[in-house]
Amino acid sequence: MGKTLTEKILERASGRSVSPRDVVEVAVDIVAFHDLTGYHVIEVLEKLGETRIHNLDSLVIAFDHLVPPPDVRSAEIQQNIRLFAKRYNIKNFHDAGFGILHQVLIEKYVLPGQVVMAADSHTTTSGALGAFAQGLGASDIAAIVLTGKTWLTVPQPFKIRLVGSPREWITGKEVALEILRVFKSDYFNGMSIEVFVDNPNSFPMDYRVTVANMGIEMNADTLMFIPDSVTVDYIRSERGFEPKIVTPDPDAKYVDEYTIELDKVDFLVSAPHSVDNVKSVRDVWGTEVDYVFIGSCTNGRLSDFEIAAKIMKGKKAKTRCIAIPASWNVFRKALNLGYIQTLVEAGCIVTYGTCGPCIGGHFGIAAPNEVVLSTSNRNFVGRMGSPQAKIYLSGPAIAAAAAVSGKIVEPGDVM
Ligand SMILES: CC(C)[C@H](C(=O)O)[C@@H](O)C(=O)O
Ligand code: SF4
Repeated sequence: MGKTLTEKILERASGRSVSPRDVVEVAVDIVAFHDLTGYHVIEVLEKLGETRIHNLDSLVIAFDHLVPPPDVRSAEIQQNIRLFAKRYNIKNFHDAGFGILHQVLIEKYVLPGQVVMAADSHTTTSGALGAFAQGLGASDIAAIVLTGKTWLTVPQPFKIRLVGSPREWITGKEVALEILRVFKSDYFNGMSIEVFVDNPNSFPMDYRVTVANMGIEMNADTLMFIPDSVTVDYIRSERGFEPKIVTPDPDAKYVDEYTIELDKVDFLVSAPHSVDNVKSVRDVWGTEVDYVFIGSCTNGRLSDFEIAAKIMKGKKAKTRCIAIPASWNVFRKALNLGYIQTLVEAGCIVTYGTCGPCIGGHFGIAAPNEVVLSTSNRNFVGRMGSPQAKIYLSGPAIAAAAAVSGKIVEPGDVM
């Protein structure tokens, strides 16, 4: 019988044949952590008294949650990890300002068919490249740093097919929200979602990264796009070489499948206070917004800033607006293409490479009773600051339209 992508990757990584629900030990190709969880990873390593790292080349560290450090404690956490990286001569260490870990992994490290484990739930992001990627707790990650291995339960594979092409301004975020609208946020527990794109060019890499990022909001163990020409082109253009790709067999068996017709996907938002409280923009049309955030590992890529700049060009923001490209690489490209200038002239505060407001850490905390429109992935009570704030989640077009109109509207309403 044919094999799914999940089975192919986990068979290679475990060196045995696997079936859904098997518990297997797998070799991990990339293990990673950031500043906030890295602190705990290092604490566990120190408690164990271990000094040997299994494979220095496979370990990636990037600072993002506490960038730039908002207080002495955060500065100290980063200082500790910096010393750790120096002590072990960790070459894949990215200090403040390089980018959000998941973006850095996509840009520089992950390859199709790999097993990627990082101390952050949005590690599923790397599934955009066809890698089996999962978030784990800090102690599990510490164990991988030492042994190069972990154990997991083989998830049940679920197939999603994307057919046709999305309408103008409809991106990966609307597709992720469409999946959450239909299945809610607990359906995919214990499953790996494998996404097949019928016409690769209809769904560019940036869109795939957003959908994979939100795999964890669907409660999936992992969400992988079947590698295709878009995957190969992306790695060639970012890293200058052509990767080998792994794909499922044509007769692979899935527990179920679901098809999304991209041209029918609507403008959607997650209304307060859960990601699967998905509504059509028409149903919340005119809701007044105080603060717009464009960024995060969900929607901090070049196409997000291209869309925001196209919509905001020549206009002034009517809300507070904070815009944060997910990495230095994205920021630099957006700068060269004039998107940053457009956003700055519209009155946005722009910086790069930090989680900042996404997690209510710093750099733009929501006040009580404020209405926030964010392109990030979580809107539970208190996520971005005050527990009395109301957070809507959307794609970049709805966010930019809200920034220039002060309301939740469709992009066509402000063009
Ligand atoms: C702080 C970190 C552990 C957390 C995660 O795991 O996702 C954060 O990145 C988030 O988005 O809530
Ligand atoms: S940008 Fe937000 S969702 Fe992504 S890793 Fe940072 S805090 Fe988590």
